[in-house]
Amino acid sequence: MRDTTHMPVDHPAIPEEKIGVLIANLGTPDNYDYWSMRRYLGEFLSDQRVIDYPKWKWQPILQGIILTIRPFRSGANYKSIWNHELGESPLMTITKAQTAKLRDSLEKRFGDKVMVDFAMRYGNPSTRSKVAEMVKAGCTRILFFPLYPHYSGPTTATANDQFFRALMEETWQPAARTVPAYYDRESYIEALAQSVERVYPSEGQAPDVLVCSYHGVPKRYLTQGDPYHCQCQKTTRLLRERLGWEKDRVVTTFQSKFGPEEWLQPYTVEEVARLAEAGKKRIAVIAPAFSSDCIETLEEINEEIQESFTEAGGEEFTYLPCLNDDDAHIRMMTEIVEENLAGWAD
Ligand SMILES: C=CC1=C(C)c2cc3[nH]c(cc4nc(cc5[nH]c(cc1n2)c(C)c5CCC(=O)O)C(CCC(=O)O)=C4C)c(C)c3C=C
Ligand SMILES: [Fe+2]
Ligand SMILES: [Fe+2]
Repeated sequence: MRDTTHMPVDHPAIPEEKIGVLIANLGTPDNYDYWSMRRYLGEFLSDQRVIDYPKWKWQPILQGIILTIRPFRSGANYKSIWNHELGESPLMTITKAQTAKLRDSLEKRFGDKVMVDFAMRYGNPSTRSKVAEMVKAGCTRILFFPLYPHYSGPTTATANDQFFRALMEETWQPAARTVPAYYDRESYIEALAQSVERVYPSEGQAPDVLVCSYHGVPKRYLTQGDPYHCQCQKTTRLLRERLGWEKDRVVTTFQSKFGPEEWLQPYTVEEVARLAEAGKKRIAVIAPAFSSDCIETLEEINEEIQESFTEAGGEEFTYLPCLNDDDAHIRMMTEIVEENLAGWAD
């Protein structure tokens, strides 16, 4: 409780002190029309944490060629997965559901002392607007939680950068913490394993191969020191060990290659074709780096990658949905928040 006895009449109103928990995800276009797509892709692909070419070299290519063509192609892909009922993309619908469930879960423990919301790195709602709202509502401490299990420059680091930029604008800056990557946390691996076991309750029913398909990054980022590649490999190993499946039954691949550079390999789209040609006719694909289903899982995996598998002779392709708002995922998020609020909220 604040001491307000000294306050002169024109003193600004000071709300009750709170702790903010701000979930951060990548962001998504407001709509799938050309200009909405161009705005979203323009902001995303201008970020030097995502594409690190010098601005003088990259911006003419981006503004002149890529943003003229790609918004049409990506817009059509978004249209095919759009949540027309709510007028938003699946990533948005799922992020809202995750936030609402996390809020309920944290309310049970902390009451209204904790304020829970989400922000996006690109597009809306912006990180800056949500930090400003939290500060205005009385948050003197903010826990910023990038919802990416694996650390990477193009995801975790740029989300944090944007959070720190938002803090630069506040007169009364809150104390701040950021949540680290959780790719090897037991409750995360458990949530993934349960999502596999819901479809394949025993190894006898399991597919020939479980493909763990992670979003790719340029291979150069790995050689420059980004730990993403190693963290992905470890998630696959821990998931396989938890499931108790044979070594060659669970593989790691990387998807969503962009541009002419080499990205992390093997590429999912090629690997599923190789598997089919090698006689692995029943496969399942899981995408552990995505905390919610989005264009890259619903469209790319379930359409493009599935097509590559069946065209190469594959027979049964099962896509296992992301953790989304599964109870086990919300439990994991609650556990991570509680741990990172130590000393703040107890
Ligand atoms: C061009 C470089 C890109 C890098 C590097 C990259 C890394 C990266 N991305 C995610 C998670 C997501 N990416 C999503 C969409 C998406 N990603 C790129 C490009 C790079 N990503 C583009 C151009 C797009 C837009 C879609 C398209 O035009 O094809 C999404 C989905 C957003 C949605 O609205 O559904 C997610 C999530 C990770 C985890 C990652 C590196 C670790
Ligand atoms: Fe991406
Ligand atoms: Fe590695």
